[in-house]
Amino acid sequence: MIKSFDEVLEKVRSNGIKKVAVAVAQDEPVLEAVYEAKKLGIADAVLVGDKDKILYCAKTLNIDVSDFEIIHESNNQAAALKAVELVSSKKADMVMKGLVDTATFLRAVLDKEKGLRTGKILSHVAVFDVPALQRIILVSDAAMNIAPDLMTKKQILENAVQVAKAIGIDTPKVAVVAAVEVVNPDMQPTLDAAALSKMNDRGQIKGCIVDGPLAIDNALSEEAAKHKGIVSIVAGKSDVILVPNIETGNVMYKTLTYTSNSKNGGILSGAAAPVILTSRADSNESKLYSIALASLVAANK
Ligand SMILES: CCCC(=O)SCCNC(=O)CCNC(=O)[C@H](O)C(C)(C)COP(=O)(O)OP(=O)(O)OC[C@H]1O[C@@H](n2cnc3c(N)ncnc32)[C@H](O)[C@@H]1OP(=O)(O)O
Repeated sequence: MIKSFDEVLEKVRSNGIKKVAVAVAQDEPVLEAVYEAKKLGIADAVLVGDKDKILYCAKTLNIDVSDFEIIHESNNQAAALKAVELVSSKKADMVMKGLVDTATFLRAVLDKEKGLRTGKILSHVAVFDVPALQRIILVSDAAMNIAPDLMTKKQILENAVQVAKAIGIDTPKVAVVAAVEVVNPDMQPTLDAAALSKMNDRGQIKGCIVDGPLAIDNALSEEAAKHKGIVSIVAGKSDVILVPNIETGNVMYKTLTYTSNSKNGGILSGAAAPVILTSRADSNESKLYSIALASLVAANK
């Protein structure tokens, strides 16, 4: 089982070089990440975006991008679609979000003709290496599905489990979180959590152990679970945190990013090819880890 992002970087070096199509590449952290990925022998890149701005960013960073193919497209929507199309037409292996808002990027990924649909739900999986927890946790969905219903949550859960398995967690423990750890009919997330847990008991969700509802304290801390008298294999040992909606996931993602000294990467799961999706404000390091994560998951499909 992989215990840190440094191990992810090490492992994917043997997977061979993948070509990343970057959507709206005029962004310093993105350029630094793809430059570093190339240096490490993980990935090459096609930079789609405003060529003058891309070259200006590269000059500011003092990095040489002359080895990368640049496709000039100054319109963000068109650049996102072009980058996605490079992947769906197999001219690149994975697509990465650059300096473009998430909804525009995701609409290109979902494009009926040129996109990366599979007929399944696509969802975002964030992987955090949190020093205080001394383990890797996955958080889903912080970025794509806004207010998933029960069956969408089931697919989001299964997508996250697939990523967990790719990083070597054979039977991931999934905590379906809510505001409380008891079923309250006035709180829909607690009802969905209980249903997902029972679906797992009855074999409708396989390959993982699901428990919920759990509040985030007892999902993450054994001590908190013990204190509240919760007896559960998942409590305090969760690998995957399934959040009830995008607000919860996004707040958790950004709180962990800015306060926990953690390392993180983010990708979409369920698409026809790897999709690298981080926040525009995330560091170049996080973008590099996301490229490595995408490569690892692709190799395990
Ligand atoms: C974590 C760090 C990064 C961030 O901080 S991200 C910030 C927050 N995220 C966002 O702002 C994006 C949130 N999501 C959205 O805006 C929207 O759901 C999204 C993905 C753009 C799609 O919205 P719309 O374009 O309005 O489309 P829609 O809901 O009417 O659906 C259009 C077609 O796409 C399909 N679709 C939508 N979401 C899907 C999914 N998750 N998996 C698979 N298919 C999906 C949907 O079924 C529909 O298909 P069809 O056209 O009926 O065949």
